[in-house]
Amino acid sequence: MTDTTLNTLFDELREWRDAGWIRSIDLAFVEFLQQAGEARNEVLLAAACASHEAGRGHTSVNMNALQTEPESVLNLPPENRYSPNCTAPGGLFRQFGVNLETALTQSHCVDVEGNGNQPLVLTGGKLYLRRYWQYEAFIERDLQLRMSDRPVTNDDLLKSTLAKLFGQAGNGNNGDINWQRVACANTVRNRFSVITGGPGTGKTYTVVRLLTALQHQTLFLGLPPLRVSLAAPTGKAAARLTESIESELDTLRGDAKLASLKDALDSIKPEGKTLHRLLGVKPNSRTFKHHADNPLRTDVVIVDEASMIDIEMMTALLKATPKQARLVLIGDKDQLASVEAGAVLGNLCSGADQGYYHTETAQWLQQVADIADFPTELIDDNGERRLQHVVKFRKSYRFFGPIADLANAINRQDDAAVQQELEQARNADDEHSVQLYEVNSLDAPEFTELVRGSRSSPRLESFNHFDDYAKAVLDANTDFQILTALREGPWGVKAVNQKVGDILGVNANSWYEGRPVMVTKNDYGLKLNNGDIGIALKDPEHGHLRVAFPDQEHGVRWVLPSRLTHIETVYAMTVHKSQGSEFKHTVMVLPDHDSPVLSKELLYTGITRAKERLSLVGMFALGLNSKAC
Ligand SMILES: Nc1ncnc2c1ncn2[C@@H]1O[C@H](COP(=O)(O)OP(=O)(O)OP(=O)(O)O)[C@@H](O)[C@H]1O
Repeated sequence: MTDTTLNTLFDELREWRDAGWIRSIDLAFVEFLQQAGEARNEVLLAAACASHEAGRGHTSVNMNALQTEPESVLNLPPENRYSPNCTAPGGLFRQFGVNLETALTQSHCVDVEGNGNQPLVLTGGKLYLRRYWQYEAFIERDLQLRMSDRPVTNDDLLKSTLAKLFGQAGNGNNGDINWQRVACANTVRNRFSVITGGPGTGKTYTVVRLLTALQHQTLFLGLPPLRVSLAAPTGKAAARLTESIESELDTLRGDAKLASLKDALDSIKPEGKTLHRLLGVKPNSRTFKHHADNPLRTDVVIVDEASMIDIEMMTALLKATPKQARLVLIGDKDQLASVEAGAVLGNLCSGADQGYYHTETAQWLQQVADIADFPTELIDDNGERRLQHVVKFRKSYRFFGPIADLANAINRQDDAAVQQELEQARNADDEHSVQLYEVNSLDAPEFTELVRGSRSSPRLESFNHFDDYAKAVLDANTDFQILTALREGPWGVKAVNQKVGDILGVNANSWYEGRPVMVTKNDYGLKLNNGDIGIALKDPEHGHLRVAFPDQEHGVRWVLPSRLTHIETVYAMTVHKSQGSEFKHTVMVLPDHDSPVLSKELLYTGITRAKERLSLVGMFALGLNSKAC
């Protein structure tokens, strides 16, 4: 390998950086390796790819796939960033013509045993940045420990509590298994568990019953109530969790049949926090107040919307959660993973559709959850231990009809069913909950009409207090939301916000009354979280603009625009940013070309944000079809 080719590689990587293919940090990492004495092009390029992948949410990169199909593995060139100055990665790897894995094992920058301190780790054919490998290894060890022993439970008491809470026996009237009851039993039995299910499958409904069953076990022994920590990755999701639990608790407390569980029900305090707040984030730092040496003082930690937890946050959560506590993750495994690295929930639930329960697990669940017949197709004595801790909900109580059918068809990658749903929507009247706007540009009058016709706002004169009006405006803002698959380009979030601003006759990037904004970075001083949405309003009494944000305690909190440094106008947001939220009418803008970004998880997540109505805008058929194939 000559210096000339090494220079050429760095020239090439600089071109990649300038064209936005890789980040400056990816290039800096490779320069660091070179300064540390690594001179082989193939090792340096593989390192650049591992760093680039970490930036795209992947903790490692598979060496075989990198050599055989680098463009699709790396998504290079990225969306709308073709550059005549850049050679695609396949071209570079072909030039080197060596086996990557062999080259990496010979590098002093690569650790193949996992017990050194090199910046890269190669294991199982995958190349990791050491930090991510350490997180993965820690999570694996920690969970194995949590799964290796169980809290003491009174199975007879649990069985009778579940019978009271769920009424019907484990197999419902139509023979369906009551998976909610099964999940409660399994979660009481274990120190670590996962409950996964799509929209409206009753995850929150189950949390309240689970807490009741747990508290009843404890109070029955004459012990003080368990200390419970409820959390979610975003402020919005935490607020939604609190509200749903409060309302479900009211129902249960008012149910005369549950009088014997009154003490357990009364001991539940629904107070959801963001994970950052629960762990005690230290401003401008990656560390938390609570960690292995100062764990949370809690007996049960329940985290909702767990699909948004990245590998670094999961590590922090496990470090802060006492080993004796119960840790329960709840979420929809089919949703997009976090934008940060690591699909924690997806990986934990991999295989959950097929169960893989051991006979012992199935027999215990059958007995305690009172199931007549545990489905034999879900039993496999060779199933992984982690799957004994996972329960998947298989029935929705709220999410039906064309929106759900389309989401499920995409999730199953069933092209024929996707086509059928699209065809039905194409031929349906205005009442159909899925509407198609097949336009080849957002300049199309149909898009203008959709935007103008769907935005409504409460009338100020209907309210006695300005705060009540502001609260109503904030609530109405969730009635209609545009989502985009992409950030850049004519179908990306920036262009759509600009376009909606034009349609409404405002400059979307300036301050004006009615401007909806999303916070893009946590601001601990202002107590605002990344993803919080506010609206600029002018109180006639003060006469100046202030931004109203929802507030759990006071309904509304006011912030001056000048204090908001990290915000974006949010007529449209990316599907990634929409996770954990639902909107009555969701508009999904899809590009006119297929893109690796249009994964089935992204389409499923976007579509399942729609509570009552879904409008698909763009030349979406192409994108939807190719994902469903
Ligand atoms: N077993 C059940 N019997 C009757 N109603 C139920 C049952 N399970 C859930 N529901 C109802 O279905 C609706 C959706 O339940 P819930 O909000 O708990 O679902 P979820 O999985 O948390 O939904 P999402 O993920 O969309 O927030 C609620 O109105 C709830 O009361």
